[in-house]
Amino acid sequence: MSSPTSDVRIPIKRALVSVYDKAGLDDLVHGLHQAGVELVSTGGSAALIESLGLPVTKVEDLTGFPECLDGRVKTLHPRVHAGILADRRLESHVAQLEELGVEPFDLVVSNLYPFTQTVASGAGPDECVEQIDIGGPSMVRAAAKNHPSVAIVTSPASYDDVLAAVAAGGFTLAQRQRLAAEAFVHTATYDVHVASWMGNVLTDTSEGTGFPAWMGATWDKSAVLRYGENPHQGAALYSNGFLPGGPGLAQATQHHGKEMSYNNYVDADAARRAAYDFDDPAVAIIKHANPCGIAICSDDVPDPVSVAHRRAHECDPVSAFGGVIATNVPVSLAMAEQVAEIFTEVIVAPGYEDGAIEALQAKKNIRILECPPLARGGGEMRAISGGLLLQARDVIDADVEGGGDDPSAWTLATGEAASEAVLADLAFAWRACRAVKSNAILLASGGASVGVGMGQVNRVDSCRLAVERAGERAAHAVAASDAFFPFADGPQILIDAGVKAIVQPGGSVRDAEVVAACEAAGVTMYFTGTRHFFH
Ligand SMILES: NC(=O)c1ncn([C@@H]2O[C@H](COP(=O)(O)O)[C@@H](O)[C@H]2O)c1NC=O
Repeated sequence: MSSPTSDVRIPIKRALVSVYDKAGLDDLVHGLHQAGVELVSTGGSAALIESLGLPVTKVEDLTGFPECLDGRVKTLHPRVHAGILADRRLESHVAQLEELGVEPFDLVVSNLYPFTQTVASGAGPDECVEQIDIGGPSMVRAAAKNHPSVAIVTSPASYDDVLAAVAAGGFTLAQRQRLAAEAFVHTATYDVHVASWMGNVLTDTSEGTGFPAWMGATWDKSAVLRYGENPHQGAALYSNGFLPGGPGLAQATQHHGKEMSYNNYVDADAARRAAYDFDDPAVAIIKHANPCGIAICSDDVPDPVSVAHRRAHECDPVSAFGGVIATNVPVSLAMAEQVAEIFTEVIVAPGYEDGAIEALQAKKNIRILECPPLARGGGEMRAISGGLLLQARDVIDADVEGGGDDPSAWTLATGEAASEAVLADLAFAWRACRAVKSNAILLASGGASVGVGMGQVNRVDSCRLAVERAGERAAHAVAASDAFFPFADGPQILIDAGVKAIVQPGGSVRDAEVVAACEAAGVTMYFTGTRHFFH
């Protein structure tokens, strides 16, 4: 068998057209007809071609067999598939086609039934199953396999290229290889969607665990980034083709600023995770995936998001320099003016009020991103060598075991029951410390963090860090710890700094010592019963 070189063109004389998405089809078939290409086509596609007054051979006239079973069988016929699959580099294949009276196709144009859209519309099982295309993928895969002889086109976006190729004497081998690769992505993506629906919706392969027996994903490259975590590491952004929860950060619209970097994405993701944890307007400022300020402000206050931003920034202005900011509500003009005063790498929000983008643009390099809200719940994945870990996201709503962030479900371990205002601060701190990595200690006052200890391999160092960052503010603050205190030394640091109330899961074998330290100091301590590690 002779291997054609990559620039050898195969003229396009005969095309098979069978498309569900008929966008751009009229221009394509007009162009093909004008170039003398013979058109063979299936039911609806053939009807459209005929309606344009162009000659077309119906597939059923080619096969001598009617399209039947409501379209389940149209192109599944040797006259079609032999015409697509004959490897015309082989004399034996060419001879067999002649013997069988089959004419080969040079071009197949096909795209598939809208299975994903049908599922998304909430259609019932039978309707979804009916949209599982069988003949289309068979043709597409056949043509893609036989790319040395046939060109396969699955996207209307390629129709201009088809007409250009026809005029140039056909596609080159290199072009056909590229089209074949796209075609296999088209059918593979389709099958991932079908298999996922079959295993998760039509039947539960998780056997009640919530973790299916198989998971498929499709990732489309959306950008090659300047570099990865460090300049010597290459990196790219891939967009998830599934998006069951709607578009996310990878699909954000960038209104302004330098190209997003790998670290910008990591931090912006952490910032969104923190900001969307609250019902009130919230602002999170992140550095190296950890918060250097989180604050909320009630809707009763004018321009709450600018208040929340000011207070989040005040937590640790030194660290907030070069930070990444996320909000869970649109950025107001006043907030934008505040941010424009501070060196900020990225701001990401669900929207921007009038004038806010313009005010932010005062800083040439700030990356301004707009992105739909982040849903709570769902799952999160982490790659490990040889596999990945999948877990349910850490939610804290009042109905989770242990009462989540509802203080009325907490246990008062010692001290006086906290006032409503102190309880509100404890609930805020408890929720906010979940955005802090590794031995989280978060001091809060008035709905804002005032000192955060993170990234330590023991809890006592996190207490020191949080207290040091809070300074004098510790004396008016409450504290939250994401996991129990194994010894009384950590709480003692908080107590010595003047913290008046502490919330933590409890459950240490030395709880009694921890409680005794608080009791001796007259500090209130609540146990929640739930832990919120975040690594
Ligand atoms: N069953 C078959 O033989 C078959 N052959 C082609 N199709 C699909 O029918 C659609 C085009 O149909 P029409 O030209 O009738 O609008 C395409 O999406 C194509 O993928 C088929 N349909 C589904 O399996």
